[in-house]
Amino acid sequence: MPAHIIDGKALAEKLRVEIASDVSTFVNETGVTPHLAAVLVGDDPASAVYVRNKERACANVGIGSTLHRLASETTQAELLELIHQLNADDSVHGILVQLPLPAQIHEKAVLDAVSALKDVDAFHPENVGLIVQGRPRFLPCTPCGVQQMLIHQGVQTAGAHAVVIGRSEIVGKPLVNMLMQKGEAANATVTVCHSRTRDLNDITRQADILIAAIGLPLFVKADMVKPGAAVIDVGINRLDGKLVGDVDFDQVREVAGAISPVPGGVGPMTITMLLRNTLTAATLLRKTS
Ligand SMILES: NC(=O)C1=CN([C@@H]2O[C@H](COP(=O)(O)OP(=O)(O)OC[C@H]3O[C@@H](n4cnc5c(N)ncnc54)[C@H](OP(=O)(O)O)[C@@H]3O)[C@@H](O)[C@H]2O)C=CC1
Ligand SMILES: Nc1nc(=O)c2c([nH]1)NC[C@@H]1CN(c3ccc(C(=O)N[C@@H](CCC(=O)O)C(=O)O)cc3)C=[N+]21
Ligand SMILES: [Mg+2]
Repeated sequence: MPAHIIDGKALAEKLRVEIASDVSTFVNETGVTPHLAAVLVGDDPASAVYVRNKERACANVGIGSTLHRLASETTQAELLELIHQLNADDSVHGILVQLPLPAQIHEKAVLDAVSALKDVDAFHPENVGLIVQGRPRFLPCTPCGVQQMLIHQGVQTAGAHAVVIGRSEIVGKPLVNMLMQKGEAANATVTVCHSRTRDLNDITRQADILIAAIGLPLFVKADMVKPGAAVIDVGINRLDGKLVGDVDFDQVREVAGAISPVPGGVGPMTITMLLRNTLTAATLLRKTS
């Protein structure tokens, strides 16, 4: 029997109705419209998709947004100058710097410069520390979106073996941390795999929950998946002009118990969590000002 398809798009839409209502309550109570500033340097294809979709998503739930589009030759000093301006701007509640940044820019230096209270991606060391300690301020957008999909699909994470392929600061590392915490959509036994992992297939075949965040189109094949496993595909790749994930959907769906598609899976959930975090940031800034 082919796998159940986990419809991230439908779940994202449903959650956005609640967020729109919370935004409207916030605006009525405070007279302030939550506002997200996004910074895009250069032209990464996955970032382009993200930018396009999130601008529209913000508008649909009543969140303001501004996109700062900078040339790929932008210097680190120029980028830092913009971040400082956004930090100081009281009308901006959330700041998102699109990754990857061009090679001449030191990513950590830029991400550290974003005010921890406006850090809707949860990249700031203080926010990462809070996540690791199990008391998050902002929930990392993609990992949290993945957790929501597991909850919605009724996938038991407690005691399950979750295998994450990828250890990036944006997806793999925070997700691994969240899955091992106590609490909902967590309590899993977690294995982290990466490019130096030996015998990858032997490990992935043990996964009750397999999450691919690699950035290689159609990398996960049917023989890497345990029959009945839940497979979550985080990848956003362009292949022959089409958007595809890190999982070979057509063959893995014949083996898995449940699988998320690309497009229509994790991507829309990431945006939904970003909307939620922007509202959280607006709420926090009012409390601290
Ligand atoms: N849907 C969404 O909302 C989002 C999607 N994405 C997409 O997810 C994918 C991953 O993104 P991101 O985490 O930023 O990517 P990175 O390139 O930062 O990290 C990729 C990870 O995969 C590992 N890896 C690479 N090759 C292999 C291999 N052959 N076997 C095992 N592991 C391997 C790397 O290992 P090592 O550490 O050793 O290099 C690394 O840890 C991309 O397609 C990206 O576009 C990203 C963010 C959000
Ligand atoms: N600081 C930072 N934070 C990020 O979260 C971040 C980033 N940088 N850089 C780029 C990646 C990629 N990413 C996507 C999010 C949603 C879709 C998305 O909406 N996907 C739709 C696309 C639908 C379509 O337009 O075809 C889907 O998968 O259904 C895609 C990609 C976030 N990223
Ligand atoms: Mg770089």
